[in-house]
Amino acid sequence: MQVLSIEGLSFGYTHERALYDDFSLTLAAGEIKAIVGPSGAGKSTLFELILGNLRPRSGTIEALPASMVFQDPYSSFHPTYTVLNQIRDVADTAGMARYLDDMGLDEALLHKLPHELSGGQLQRASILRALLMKPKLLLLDEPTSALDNVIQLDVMQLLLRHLGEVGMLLITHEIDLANWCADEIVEIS
Ligand SMILES: Nc1ncnc2c1ncn2[C@@H]1O[C@H](COP(=O)(O)OP(=O)(O)OP(=O)(O)O)[C@@H](O)[C@H]1O
Repeated sequence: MQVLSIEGLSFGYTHERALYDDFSLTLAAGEIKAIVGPSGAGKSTLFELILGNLRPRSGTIEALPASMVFQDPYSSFHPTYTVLNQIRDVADTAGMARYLDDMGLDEALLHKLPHELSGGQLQRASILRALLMKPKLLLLDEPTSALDNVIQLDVMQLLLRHLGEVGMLLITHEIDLANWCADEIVEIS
């Protein structure tokens, strides 16, 4: 099942500088593709285009429902509401129990405020939130770069266990990580 199809995409914030010129990409459920490229190349912009927050200058983007995991888990949660409340805001938590063990998360943790969790715990909660939204496409914007090395691997393995259900695009600066997990590496220059 194809979850994303981008054909002939052109886009730039200004007319002088095109970030994308006739760019195409497809992604199927069960696939993970890494998006790599220098700072400022347009990697995050691609996600904004896929989410429909920006409109292509030309070309088409067809995406099944997507959810996103950001680099810094503390900035992806509001500091003064419990983690669980913020998951409930956007997702049905009825099926949550079956994920918790796999994520190494105790439900009691979710009743806490974001800053009471470690970076790794909170990033796992943000993955939980993203998965409970039942996406077909998961957009990962450097999901492990704010975490220390040991936890990075944990979080990546956790994500990969859910690959069967969705297709994933992973923005990363770490070429080793891309080589390790991706079916294909897409270079944005
Ligand atoms: N809203 C905006 N308006 C104008 N220009 C923008 C806007 N957002 C980003 N840009 C510019 O577009 C270019 C691409 O930005 P983008 O954030 O997509 O790059 P990136 O590849 O994700 O970079 P990084 O690896 O540093 O996160 C940059 O030159 C940036 O300054």
